[in-house]
Amino acid sequence: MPSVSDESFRNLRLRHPRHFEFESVREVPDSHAWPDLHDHPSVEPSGPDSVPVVDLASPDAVPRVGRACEEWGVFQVTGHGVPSDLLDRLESQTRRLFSLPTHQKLKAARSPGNISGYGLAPISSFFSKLMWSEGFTIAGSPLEHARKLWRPEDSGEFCDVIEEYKEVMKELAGRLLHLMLLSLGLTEEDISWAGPVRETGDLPAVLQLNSYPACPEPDRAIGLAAHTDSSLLTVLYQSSTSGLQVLRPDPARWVTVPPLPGALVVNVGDLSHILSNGQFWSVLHRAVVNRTRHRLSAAYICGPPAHVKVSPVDKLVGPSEGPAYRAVTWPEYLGLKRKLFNKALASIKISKEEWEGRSN
Ligand SMILES: C=C1C[C@]23C[C@@]1(O)CC[C@H]2[C@@]12CCC[C@@](C)(C(=O)O1)[C@H]2[C@@H]3C(=O)O
Ligand SMILES: O=C(O)CCC(=O)C(=O)O
Ligand SMILES: [Fe+2]
Repeated sequence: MPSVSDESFRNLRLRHPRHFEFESVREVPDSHAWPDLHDHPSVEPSGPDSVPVVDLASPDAVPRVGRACEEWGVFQVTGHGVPSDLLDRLESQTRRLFSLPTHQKLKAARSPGNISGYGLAPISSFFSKLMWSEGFTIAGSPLEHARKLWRPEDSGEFCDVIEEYKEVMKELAGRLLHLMLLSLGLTEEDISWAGPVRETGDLPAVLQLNSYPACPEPDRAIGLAAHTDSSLLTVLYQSSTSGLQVLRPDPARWVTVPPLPGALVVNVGDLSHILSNGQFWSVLHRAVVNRTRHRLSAAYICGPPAHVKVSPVDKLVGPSEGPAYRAVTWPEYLGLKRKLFNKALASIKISKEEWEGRSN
């Protein structure tokens, strides 16, 4: 994919309006037409091309989670205990948010240097073409955003649902992380910050709401370009329209992750890849768009407490091989991602020669 410098991105922004009315166009304009979308074939899920589904209530949840994280870097969970009416209310409030007129949504636009707010996906700055989507990032309380969008009497329901969803996700993300660590044969003593986090249930997180309007020429546009998540793990709710695809190797192909009623998708993030010394795989994924259906998703992106240095756990590092990655905090890693995008992980890789040089 073409990548652009800050300067040419500023020019791009000047050439193309920052926000455009997706619903009003009959064809994909040049600003949103991506040249290399069909570098690999897209395949529908079937047989070995089906993303694993793990029932968290089953007795073999730990090995299944472990296998999915190693072999796929993504899985769907059922038996998670998240009430289906909460998922319905989240979807309907997300729909209500994105249905607001553009000028209204822009009142809560993400300002430069900020994580939170309405706008293009932060990774947009790496591409010369625009994506067929809008996003809303909520870090912290939803109230500061809601009061820019609605009158006080109209914002309560949005805030209540987001707060409730974040509480439930915090608990689920903690549980999933615990299962992932157990599957690696780790206990809380092996990771100094994991014990306190389990007690307080306090994994910091960001909630990313995504909207992918119907697109008249879905083969020419992309909803969200291929990326890995800069998290420990991401729990994704997707509405009933499919769009999420993950890259599988040998031969390279994009496999669809179908929306299963009541299931949630879990992506292994880059920080779990680091922590597991590369045993878990942070999956490259993207969102494609649909000709007739508007799609929504909500990604609960969680990482370790800000001060924690994440590094390969000693127990997982073979005596002769050394750690494969340098230690980073979550904020440091997000900074690398903002600068280097999909090369962030490679930028902290320790080569074998470097390790041998250091240990001699
Ligand atoms: C904490 C973060 C992860 C994220 C960048 C962000 O600062 C807030 C939004 C996140 C998101 C969601 C859509 C895809 C993604 C790559 C992006 O552009 O913004 C992720 C970022 C990430 O995981 O690196
Ligand atoms: O909408 C989707 O299916 C993917 C969203 C995603 O990858 C993200 O928000 O990081
Ligand atoms: Fe993602």
